[in-house]
Amino acid sequence: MPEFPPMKNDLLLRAARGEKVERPPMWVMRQAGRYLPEYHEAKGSHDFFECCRSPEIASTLTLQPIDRYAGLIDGSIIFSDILVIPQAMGMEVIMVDKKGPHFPDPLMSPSDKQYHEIMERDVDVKEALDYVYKAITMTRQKLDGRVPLYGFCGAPWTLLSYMVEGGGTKMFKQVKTWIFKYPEESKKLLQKIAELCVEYLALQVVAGAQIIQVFDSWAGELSPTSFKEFSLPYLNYIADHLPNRLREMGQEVVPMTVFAKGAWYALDDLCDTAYNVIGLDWLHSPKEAYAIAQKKGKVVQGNADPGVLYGGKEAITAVVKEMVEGFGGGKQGWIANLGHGITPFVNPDDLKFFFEEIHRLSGR
Ligand SMILES: Cc1c2[nH]c(c1CCC(=O)O)Cc1[nH]c(c(CCC(=O)O)c1C)Cc1[nH]c(c(CCC(=O)O)c1C)Cc1[nH]c(c(C)c1CCC(=O)O)C2
Repeated sequence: MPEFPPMKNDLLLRAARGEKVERPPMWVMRQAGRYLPEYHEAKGSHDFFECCRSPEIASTLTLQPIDRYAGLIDGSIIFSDILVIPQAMGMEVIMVDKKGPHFPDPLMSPSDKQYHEIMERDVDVKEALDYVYKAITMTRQKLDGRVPLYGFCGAPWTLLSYMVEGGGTKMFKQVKTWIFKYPEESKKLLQKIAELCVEYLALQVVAGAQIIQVFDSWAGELSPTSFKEFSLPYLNYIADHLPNRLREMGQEVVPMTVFAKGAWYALDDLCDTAYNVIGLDWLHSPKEAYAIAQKKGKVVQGNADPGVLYGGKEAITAVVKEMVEGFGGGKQGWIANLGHGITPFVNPDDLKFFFEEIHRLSGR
């Protein structure tokens, strides 16, 4: 097992465990990305997945926001993608410039040969995703204890959606056909993905990830009833099995975060899971969500509308104020973040101002 430099800032890890902290830790989802000029420079003409597969490039990109916002930012997240799991399962995924991910050969129906091949294939996430573990270990070394490093994966529901839709969608025609017409076959595949997620996350921790996050970006496409049937059981499977898997591997159990975007109706249920941190999007009122999470002993993470970063200083100050007040002042139970990933064309200085306002208004 790799050895790492001692932590100089573990604020995020303490907050994630529910401890009282001197100020709220902060980071933002997709903080290594297209809004940063240095991202385009380092990425150059490399293809997106080529960057993910190169530990050198992936760690360089991961560190860019840490260097730029040094002294403000408290967490890093490994540069990778949720779609590396479908790739490990044998599916081809390409990133189309300005369009997003594309599967040339998506899963059509459970009666297809491809479904059976996928269900029967012994997927070795250790070997197939070795490049991610190498990137994590290299990044942990380069971070030199400045901030903790998140590992992550996509939630089974969100990954199933991509695998059958073949990319982004507004209609969700294929995946709705799957869950409503073929619920049993869908559940078998969701379960298979959940098992791969546990192993993948555990190996990320072995490689040096200090906290993990499960992204259920498309949770909000499900009704409350369908969420309970097609997403929650698999989110639970991950949170219930990862700690044991880590113990089996002789690892310390790390804090776990779930981010089910759009599933505001499920906050109570999510607070009843084994996740330590519940990610919130901007559909939640900070005050109301915080009250529910506090009652159940959970930490929350979020939740400013990323679009506020287009709105200038006054808008940023207002949203930060609402968060600091709503999330109990910021000394316990809150990790400051946006309610989803930062979007292209945001001015990096406006993100800096967002961070500075969190410092200022939470009493630092
Ligand atoms: C749904 C999803 C994906 N990937 C991810 C999710 C879950 C989070 C979310 O809901 O936003 C997760 C992800 N993707 C990326 C990260 C990197 C780490 C970080 O947060 O800084 C993380 C955590 C890099 C990326 N992943 C992607 C980029 C942009 C690639 C580029 O054009 O250079 C980055 C930096 C591409 C990607 N990857 C994906 C999409 C839909 C897209 C295209 C949309 C877009 O361009 O924003 C799938």
